[in-house]
Amino acid sequence: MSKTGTILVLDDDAAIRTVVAQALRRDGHRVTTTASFAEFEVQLRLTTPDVVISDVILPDGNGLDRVARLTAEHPSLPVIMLSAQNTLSTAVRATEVGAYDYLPKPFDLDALSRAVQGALARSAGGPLDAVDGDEGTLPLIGRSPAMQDVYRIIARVVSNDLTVLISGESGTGKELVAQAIHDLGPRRRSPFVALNMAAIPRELIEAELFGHERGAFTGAQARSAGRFEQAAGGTLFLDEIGDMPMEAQTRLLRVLQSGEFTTVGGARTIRADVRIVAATNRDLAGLVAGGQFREDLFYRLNVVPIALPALRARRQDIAALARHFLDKAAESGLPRKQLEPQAIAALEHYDWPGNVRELENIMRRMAVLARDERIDADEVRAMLGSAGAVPVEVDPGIEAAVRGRLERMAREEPAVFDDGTLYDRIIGEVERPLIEAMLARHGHNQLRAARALGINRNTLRKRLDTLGIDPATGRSGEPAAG
Ligand SMILES: Nc1ncnc2c1ncn2[C@@H]1O[C@H](COP(=O)(O)OP(=O)(O)OP(=O)(O)O)[C@@H](O)[C@H]1O
Repeated sequence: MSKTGTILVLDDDAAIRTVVAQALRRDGHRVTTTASFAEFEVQLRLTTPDVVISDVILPDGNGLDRVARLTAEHPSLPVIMLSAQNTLSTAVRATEVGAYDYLPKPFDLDALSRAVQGALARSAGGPLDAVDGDEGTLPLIGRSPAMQDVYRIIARVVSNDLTVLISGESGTGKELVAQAIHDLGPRRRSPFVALNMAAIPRELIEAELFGHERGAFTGAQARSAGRFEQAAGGTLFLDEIGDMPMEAQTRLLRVLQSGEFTTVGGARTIRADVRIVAATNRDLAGLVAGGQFREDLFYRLNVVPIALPALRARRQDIAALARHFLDKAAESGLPRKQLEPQAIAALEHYDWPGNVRELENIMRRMAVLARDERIDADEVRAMLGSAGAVPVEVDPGIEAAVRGRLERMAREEPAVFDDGTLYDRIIGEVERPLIEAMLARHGHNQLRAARALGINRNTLRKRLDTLGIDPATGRSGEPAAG
């Protein structure tokens, strides 16, 4: 049977108060709603709530500050925060000030109901210690629902030492998430040490991880500390864990079980004081099924799984990420560039097989290569190559016309199929009426016609020249040679 209790709700949005109160009353709770801090303070003296639900931004103050005071005064009172500012920073700040849970708006009523159940059942847990840095310094960009799920998990794990396994395609930000978990938690003053299993020879992995004694193997001329020792007190990030050889897996498992390790060729045991965050872009469960990864190690690592979505599964984040990377480029001394709305649309159309890393590289190249301060869609498409082109649905009328034209050519001018001009001829035949129509529509203003076509003005000028279209009249003369 689920527990019921007294819930005090603080939100300035009347609709949210009503919906939340109705849902919680349906669950059998007693609910009081308030719209401001002033009201909330009064209610707090009248009722002793079992759970508080509070919005972050309120007309008479910041909910996070108030919650910080509330949890200091009543450490065992669970507070659930609601926020429309769906950044990692808000999720972390909410946890930091001692909030029991954090729900990004819009939220699901079932999720709220579960959070209230959890809050009622909870045993008191202390808040995190303070974190340096503010919103601007947090590294993860993107407010898509998929990333908010990620932020909520991060916020929950920063204060403990649970092992985290981050999965996601290459370039989705796995290392950045590992670094954020380290930077926001109590180990942040100790080192963050990364080791990529795919980047070092297999036979050296154990010595790299655990260190080795002098003479442990050919070439080991001096004692060397391994990554476990280097990361003491901090976080050890094991990247591409799926590429770890079997023997090293067995050794790692023993360390995770016993909390101790021995160096290669050494007899001494050393306590392993590290938080482990592992990452993989391979299907680790599949590797387990195929016998290439130890099942027991998989379960040891997969205590808190974080699945990072591919960039194409969170296209809402592309604009913010692109602007962020242009800002970063400008800060590093490259020319400052801005994206036209159509350019952003073109970025959003693309599938980003290389994920955020690919977007970062493209934006850096744009900062270096784009001609003007404002980047247009044409430049974006040119940079992305044909893969970045707008998906084309062929109109059956056009398809039939092109086929018919090819059949006529085959009958009447068969030489065209051998002289290497076919592509330009057919494209020109489609392009000419298109450009002429756009020029006419825009009163022969080339800039506006170019914009409507989604091409650069200089490109349009070149095409007019090549196709022999008179820009003033929009009519064709003789095509220019070449
Ligand atoms: N949400 C994000 N906000 C800002 N920058 C990001 C974000 N995600 C990724 N990046 C940037 O994209 C690049 C690739 O990220 P990262 O190296 O963390 O990916 P990865 O998943 O670990 O890649 P791989 O699997 O190839 O090692 C980095 O420069 C990182 O700073």
